[in-house]
Amino acid sequence: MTTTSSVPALAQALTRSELLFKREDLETVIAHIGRAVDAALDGERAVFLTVMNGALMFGAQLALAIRTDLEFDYVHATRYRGATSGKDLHWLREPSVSLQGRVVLLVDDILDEGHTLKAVRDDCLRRGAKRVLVATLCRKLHDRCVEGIQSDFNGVELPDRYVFGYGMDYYEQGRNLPAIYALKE
Ligand SMILES: O=P(O)(O)OC[C@H]1O[C@H](OP(=O)(O)OP(=O)(O)O)[C@H](O)[C@@H]1O
Ligand code: HPA
Repeated sequence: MTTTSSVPALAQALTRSELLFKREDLETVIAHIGRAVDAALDGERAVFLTVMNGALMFGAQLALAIRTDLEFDYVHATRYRGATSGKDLHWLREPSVSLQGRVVLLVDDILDEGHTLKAVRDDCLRRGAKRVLVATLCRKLHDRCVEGIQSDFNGVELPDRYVFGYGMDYYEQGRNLPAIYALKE
């Protein structure tokens, strides 16, 4: 196995990790979110705004689970930049579709401390979105989440440990693991 730098190895991390949710469980949960989003949209064509990179896998599966037609766009905002703790938010790509008067479904892999989704949600509102709904695959259970942001639709709840897989990275590795793992320490 080759890695490009001296970052901690994924294989090593997996030996000290616990499998929390496997693919089948997550697919079931995502299907339920799809139904709930359809009910909330009530036929309105929303902008499905994926927060790259982490939401890539969840976003694709959620989109396929939603029956209402959607318009797609993405943003790339990163706070962790491959590390295991977050810093300032960096915008790498802003939305290109006009959000004026639109319902936006903001899609991300994880709500952790909430800085990323709060900033992206506020940006959507500044751009004129009339309503922003937030869908996350998972959220972490702790009391460090910033005020004023929550998921309208969430798949699973996680312990307060570093997690990876299903879009989430361990030093930019492991995003395409078909399950969610948590480091044991
Ligand atoms: O709630 P927060 O504490 O803000 O953390 C959640 C954000 O962190 C991750 O993104 P990251 O910055 O790692 O970029 P990535 O999506 O490219 O992995 C994740 O995809 C969320 O967007
Ligand atoms: O625990 C995490 N794992 C991966 N990405 C993240 N972004 C915020 N928290 C996490």
